[in-house]
Amino acid sequence: MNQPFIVALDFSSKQEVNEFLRLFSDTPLFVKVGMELYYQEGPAMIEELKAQGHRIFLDLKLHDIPNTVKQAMKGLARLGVDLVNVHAAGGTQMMKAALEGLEAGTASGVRRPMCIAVTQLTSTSEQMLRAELWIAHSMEETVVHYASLAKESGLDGVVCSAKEVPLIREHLGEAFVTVTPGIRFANEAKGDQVRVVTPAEARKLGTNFIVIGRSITRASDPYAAYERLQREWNREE
Ligand SMILES: O=C(O)c1cc(=O)[nH]c(=O)n1[C@@H]1O[C@H](COP(=O)(O)O)[C@@H](O)[C@H]1O
Repeated sequence: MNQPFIVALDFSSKQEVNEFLRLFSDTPLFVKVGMELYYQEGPAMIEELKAQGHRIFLDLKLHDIPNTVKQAMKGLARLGVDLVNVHAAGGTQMMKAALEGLEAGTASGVRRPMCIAVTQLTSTSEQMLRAELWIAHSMEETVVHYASLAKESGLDGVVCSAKEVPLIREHLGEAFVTVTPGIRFANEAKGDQVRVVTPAEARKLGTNFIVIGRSITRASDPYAAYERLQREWNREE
């Protein structure tokens, strides 16, 4: 997985997805299918994207009792996607069950999908963490703690803000994968995101993968926006 950009296909129909991908002349991308698209188009969308050669992050953020997550993951593994996720807040038993389900659902001789855990959503602020969610630790401490639980459970990595990547590296090592949404070009509106960085900052902070949605999908010229992303990522400082 050496492609560092994951494009969030946050559309509500297959038709919109195909119109968007056509702008890329059907070049294989690393795409993310989240709740908005999957709940409308279901497994057939995954089949279609796979047939077009795209790598797929199926982002359904599972968070339930261990047995339910295990059985759900068994089904998701059969779709043959590359990456899936859970909420670390579900705890270690749930995360271990997720892996068991993935292993049970993966055909023999095939590598199971990578599984990562959301530490704290990039839309959560330090203030919200304490005042609303009643988590009496800083954002950084909370993210590192949740990431440690994910690692202890055998997961491959985490979703966090790129701001937290250096700490994750320090505490959990270089091999633990970091997938970081909350990416905006300089001077772009944050919208509902809070812990935001630019593509160049994300690279400097050492993330493995960035997830980018609206900055590309809602741009007036999505292909030009993707080229800008590649330029900014590759620019030597
Ligand atoms: O798991 C995710 O992908 C995710 C976790 C998180 O903490 N924050 C976050 O924004 N995401 C997803 O990343 C994408 C970000 O989209 P944009 O804000 O449009 O770039 C959305 O599809 C979110 O569902």
